[in-house]
Amino acid sequence: MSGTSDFDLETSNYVEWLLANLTCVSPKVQIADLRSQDQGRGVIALEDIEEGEILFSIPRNVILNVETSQLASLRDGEAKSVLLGLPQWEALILCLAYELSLGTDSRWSPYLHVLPKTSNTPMFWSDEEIKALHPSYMVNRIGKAEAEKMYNRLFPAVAEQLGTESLKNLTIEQFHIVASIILSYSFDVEHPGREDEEGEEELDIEHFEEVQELQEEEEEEESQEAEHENEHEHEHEHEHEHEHEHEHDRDDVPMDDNDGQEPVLTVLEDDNYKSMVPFADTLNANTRLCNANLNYESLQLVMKATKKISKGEQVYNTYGDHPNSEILRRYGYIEKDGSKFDFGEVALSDILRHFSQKYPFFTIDGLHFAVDIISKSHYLAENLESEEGIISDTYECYYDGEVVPEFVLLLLILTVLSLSGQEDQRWFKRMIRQAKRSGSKASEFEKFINRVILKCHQLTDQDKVTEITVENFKEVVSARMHEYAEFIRGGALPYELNGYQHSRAHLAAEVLVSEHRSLESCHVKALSSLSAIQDVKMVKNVLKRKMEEDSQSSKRHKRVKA
Ligand SMILES: C[S@@+](CC[C@H](N)C(=O)[O-])C[C@H]1O[C@@H](n2cnc3c(N)ncnc32)[C@H](O)[C@@H]1O
Repeated sequence: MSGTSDFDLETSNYVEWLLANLTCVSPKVQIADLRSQDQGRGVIALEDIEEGEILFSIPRNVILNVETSQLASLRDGEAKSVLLGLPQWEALILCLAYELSLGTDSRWSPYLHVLPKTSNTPMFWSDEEIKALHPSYMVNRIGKAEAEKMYNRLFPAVAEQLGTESLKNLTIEQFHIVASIILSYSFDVEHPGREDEEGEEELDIEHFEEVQELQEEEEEEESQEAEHENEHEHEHEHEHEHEHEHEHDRDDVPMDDNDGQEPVLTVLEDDNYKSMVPFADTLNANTRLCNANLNYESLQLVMKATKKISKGEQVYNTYGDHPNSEILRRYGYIEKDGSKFDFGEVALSDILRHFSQKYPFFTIDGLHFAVDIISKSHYLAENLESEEGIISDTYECYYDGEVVPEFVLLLLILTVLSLSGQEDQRWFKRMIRQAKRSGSKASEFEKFINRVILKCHQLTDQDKVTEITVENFKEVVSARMHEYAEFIRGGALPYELNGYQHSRAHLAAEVLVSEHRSLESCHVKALSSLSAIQDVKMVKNVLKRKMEEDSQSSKRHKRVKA
């Protein structure tokens, strides 16, 4: 039998199975062979479809997850408690691997047959092929080592606890395929009727007092300033919420390099079931052409058109607000004209390198010290929307010219610290030396940094930064852009090379072009949505205390001399 007829036969068996198991399938949609466009199967409209029309409905008992998998019923149902105690990923990997091992005995057999048997995601690339992704930071998120750790955790020990012989011999290669299917096909389906049990977050008294002290100190100072400096702006009166429309949610990233920092929820603790949803997962996706989405009802999941779909058009879902790098990492393809959500990244190490080179008195050691203090800032923990603070490994710069607010605030803080240090380098270096010696005791450096954090946060809260922060931003982003190869910077990919267009090198190059042009767009816009005040004003403000103390001690010094 030829490959083509296998493909067609699998499709028709799958369609038959769908018609027998789904509650409704609109006669206006059909599964199509889109391999000529490198899209596998997809769904197309046979007739015009109106916005809001139902395309198909999937009863909850047809989706595959811990609730419905035959694996859960092993050992008289004991296996289910083992599965419920596992993280979502691990539980669904085991359920899907088990159903696949059952072959035609699985109730999902015709569906399982149309799932991919190979993957083009970087998880399956050779080291040489991965090199083509340099200098993208996505290479740190491929997660091969984490997947291998997961495999060793599950097999054979957990498989034995579940009471299944067939899973005990699952090879690492088979495991990678099952995991990649889940990465690119699964949905997080909320439990119908699970209560939201989250209580109010308790306020940490010790931290609360520290933050209050800082704010009181600030208020006192501001009232004094109001008396003396009428022109001074009252920065913290503005309660403007800093919003960013590109909330990049990485919570559901599987096998991510979590380093055990965040607790991973078990299926029982989570509000969702990670699930395989037949037919919903036959829809391809496009960040710009999305015209359908899945609605979660108590008894069924309903796919509806979100806009008019004309006869012959493809029905596209959305897989999330992902840039090309993440689309490649999870799904093994790229959007040729760039994803709507493309971004390039600047690493914390890029930022620190820039500051240590431009302001040599602010040594890498000192910068790491500062970063550590910023990451532990109670003020930021209490006042930022994100609980994660502003220190992260990388910062996103989006194609529309926006950057994550954490990046802006960090640059502003480091700029103000550097310029303050420039005013009195001996004092600055002494503070760093003392901080190193003081261990866990609050040092002068720590106090000063906390003051700078507060002032800088008040400024960014009003959508303001300083002029030199903008300059530093442009320099950091420009240095990052220069890490990309010249042909990527030019944006012209060598399409004329035979076979290049479909090669992994081509996918990698498309990701790099997406990242580079996002960085470029941010570089050109250069934080233009923010207004920039003069640095001297900000530095004077943060150094006010120090200057007062300096002048008092010099008066004392003069008196002693006299
Ligand atoms: C949820 S499945 C969609 C159905 C899939 N095409 C199939 O044949 O089973 C996700 C996979 O479809 C492919 N895909 C989805 N959208 C695509 C697109 N816009 N371009 C190319 N491939 C796409 C990728 O291989 C991805 O991993």
